[in-house]
Amino acid sequence: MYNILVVEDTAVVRKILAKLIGANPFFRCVMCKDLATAREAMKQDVAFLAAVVDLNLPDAPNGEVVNEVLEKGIPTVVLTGNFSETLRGRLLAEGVLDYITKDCRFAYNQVVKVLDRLRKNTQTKVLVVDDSSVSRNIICNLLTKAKFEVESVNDGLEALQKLKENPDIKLVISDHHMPNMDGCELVKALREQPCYQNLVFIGVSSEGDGLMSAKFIKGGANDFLKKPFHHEEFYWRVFSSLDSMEMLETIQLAAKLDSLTGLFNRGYLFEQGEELFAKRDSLECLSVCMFDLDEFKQVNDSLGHRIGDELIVQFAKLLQESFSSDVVGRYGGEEFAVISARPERVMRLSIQQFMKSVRCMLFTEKRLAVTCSIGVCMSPKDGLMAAFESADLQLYRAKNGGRNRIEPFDSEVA
Ligand SMILES: Nc1nc2c(ncn2[C@@H]2O[C@H](COP(=O)(O)OP(=O)(O)OP(=O)(O)O)[C@@H](O)[C@H]2O)c(=O)[nH]1
Repeated sequence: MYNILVVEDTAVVRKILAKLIGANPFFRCVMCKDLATAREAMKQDVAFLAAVVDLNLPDAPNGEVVNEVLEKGIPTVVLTGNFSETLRGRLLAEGVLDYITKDCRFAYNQVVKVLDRLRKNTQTKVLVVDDSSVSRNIICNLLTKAKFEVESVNDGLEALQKLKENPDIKLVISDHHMPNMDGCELVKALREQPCYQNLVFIGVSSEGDGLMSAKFIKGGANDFLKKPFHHEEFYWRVFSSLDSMEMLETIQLAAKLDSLTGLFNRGYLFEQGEELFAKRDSLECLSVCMFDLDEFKQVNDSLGHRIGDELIVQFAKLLQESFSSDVVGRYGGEEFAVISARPERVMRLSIQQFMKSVRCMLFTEKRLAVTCSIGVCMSPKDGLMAAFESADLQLYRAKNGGRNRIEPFDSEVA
């Protein structure tokens, strides 16, 4: 939970902010109506992610609150009815993160957007690449103030090493002119590797005649900044590049998942399966299992598709929990698949345990007792597709054998 300090004397504005900021499950608002209450709040043992402050308070009519909040190292967003270009410039230069005027309802959404960006920044690692310690420190300080986790190195070669050691770095901000490997060479080297396709890369250089920015962007950079830059421009270029990448990642993830159950969809299941099969020489074992709910059509026909959907979702959840270390996906309809690299004996026990859980559980709000049939292919000799065909054949045998069976295990026992 992140605490947000709100200093605002108008009750209705406080109410709007409490509602909008409070709608974010990660935020808790600490509301203050004047500077005196804000001072009290800052004296408490509470860490604030950020502050949203009004400039005109009953006991501080000239924006005195800003310096007091900034002095405590709290990122500050000014929300004011007073639009003055000079004041805006002065406050931004003093280190205010954003200056938003209450001139329309979107202003409040903008406040929430900035706060959420700061929250995400706390979990975002950034690498600054620059051989000039002055320039490196300026960029690192700006990033630290915006709550990023910051690493820094001197040149492109060091950057490659640092990225290898820290695969969780999401953003690189790199100068161009550096010894060993320059910024443009660095971005090109990174984009040649599939694992760095989603890394956000922003080039910076004092050479900003257009050719340099083109060189960076053509090499694969997401954006370019000419030095010296205003810190507001810096922040918003960084924030908007990260926002775009997060949006792309959300779309990429959605393309891999089944929208009803959240399990891998069929396409991604095969992709993950092929990756496991490609490593089969180094794996102790491989198995493919198919799971199919029995007489599922009857559930739809008698209780409706909503209950049918609920059953599929709950069955998928149980499957995911039971095979949490394996690749689990929805094969289609009421059919699911698990691809595992666990030892045969362990996997066999897991499948049998899962079957017991299904038999014990009552599904959906209708408390339905259901069964499923399972087809297993252990240690396949050929590729993934052949393994799926073999598991499917076993599933067919389980259905023909009366359903509620695991094949070939149940035939082996008999
Ligand atoms: N509610 C719901 N139904 C689905 C979904 N996908 C497929 N179905 C239905 O699932 C039913 C599958 O029926 P069948 O293939 O006859 O299988 P079954 O009734 O389970 O019979 P057996 O597999 O032989 O035990 C069909 O009626 C499909 O319309 C879904 O996402 N939601």
